[in-house]
Amino acid sequence: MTKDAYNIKPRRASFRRILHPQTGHVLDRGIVLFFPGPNSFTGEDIVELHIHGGNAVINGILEALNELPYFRIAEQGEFARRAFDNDKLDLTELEGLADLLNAETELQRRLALQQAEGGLRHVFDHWREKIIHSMAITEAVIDFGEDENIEDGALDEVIKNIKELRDTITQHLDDKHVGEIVRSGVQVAIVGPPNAGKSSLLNRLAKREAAIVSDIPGTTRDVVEVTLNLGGFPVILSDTAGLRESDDRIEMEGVKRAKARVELSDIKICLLSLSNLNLDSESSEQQHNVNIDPIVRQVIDADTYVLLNKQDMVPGTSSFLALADRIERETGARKVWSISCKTGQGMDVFLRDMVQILKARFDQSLANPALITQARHRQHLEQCLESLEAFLDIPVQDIVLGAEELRQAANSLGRITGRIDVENVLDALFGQFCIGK
Ligand SMILES: Nc1nc2c(ncn2[C@@H]2O[C@H](COP(=O)(O)OP(=O)(O)OP(=O)(O)O)[C@@H](O)[C@H]2O)c(=O)[nH]1
Ligand SMILES: [K+]
Ligand SMILES: [Mg+2]
Repeated sequence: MTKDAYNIKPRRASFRRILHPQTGHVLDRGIVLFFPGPNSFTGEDIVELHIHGGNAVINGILEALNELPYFRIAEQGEFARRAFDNDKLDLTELEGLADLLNAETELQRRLALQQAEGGLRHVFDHWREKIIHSMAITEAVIDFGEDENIEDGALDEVIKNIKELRDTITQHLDDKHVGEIVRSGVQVAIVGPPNAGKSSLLNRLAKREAAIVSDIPGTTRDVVEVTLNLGGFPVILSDTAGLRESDDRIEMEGVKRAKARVELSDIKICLLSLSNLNLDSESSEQQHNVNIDPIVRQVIDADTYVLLNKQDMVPGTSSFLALADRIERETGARKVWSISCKTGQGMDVFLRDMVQILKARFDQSLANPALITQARHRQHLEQCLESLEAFLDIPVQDIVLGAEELRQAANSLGRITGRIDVENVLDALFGQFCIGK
């Protein structure tokens, strides 16, 4: 019997008994959905059975389906693969779908969904069409010269359009890598002198004992990473070895790794211990510098946030405020907080400010619906831009070379979306000029 006999309407949920085709046994009662191609996920006819989740029901139904000719279990990712082959999804949408399955935070989900729904595809396809259009005109000029079939100044128009596109793509690439950072997590590194409480801070934020804490300076050697969700932002927080000169080869290797991690990170947090800073009134006079070891001072710059830890060990806050002010002035650090990893003092304010800092840095760019999320996109876009620049540098008499650059530019975009098809050029060409006369 065909599906019509069961009165299953396309895209409508039908509640049915599900029977074994040979034995006629009732296997389950569930929802049957039919999506006729091409308006389905893969573009092919698709039937979905929504059944109860027990092993016996699932196995029974799989066994029954197995009786059908041509039936087999799908391979991993096969539906997405078919959707791609049937042009239902492009490469960026597939990537978005994969990211959606892996999204850990609200922002990652938003970004992935945007991409899965064609945010990037629309933009890149649109740019590629523009290039192909320009290429078609250029090729027509090459083949036929600027005769009566081709508008006067057609090439000037091409140059104008390519210049515009070059500017648009340049702007698009100037995104501070926000999409890539949010997709893979914001790298935040904790650095500072030994025993400042760096590992204690990491553990407190991670809410588990991820790193070893002890009163022995030089405890941490390897970089210890945890992932956090800070106000929807995925953060990869790293604890590092305390910075100091030492004769211990292993400790110095740790210091080297700490410095390398700081270089890589998007946000630096330098943790200092209030119990080691000269808080008393004599030494806090202006002529003395705050006693921060030069090896630590080196890593503090205008992008560094300073945390003064062990606030529980110093009385009052007035001396702290003056100190924070001096550290900001002396080191150029961006902002200074005081906290206690032991009592949790000051932690709320610090975390609230951190979320604001992340927002200030990323929120605006995240509003862009076509944010680049992978190095692959960036690489091809940069190549595309190079080809457009090359086209614009080529003198008009070398138009044949120019056309080749446009072809390269279109291919670079095609590589992002996974559809390099130069035959399109011919279609565009025939569509626009009456060459066939
Ligand atoms: N009183 C007090 N002690 C703290 C605080 N934070 C950390 N400590 C103590 O300071 C000592 C060093 O802490 P760690 O977290 O191991 O310091 P670290 O910066 O990771 O040290 P290294 O890995 O050796 O560089 C430990 O004995 C902690 O218990 C704090 O806020 N107040
Ligand atoms: K320690
Ligand atoms: Mg440590």
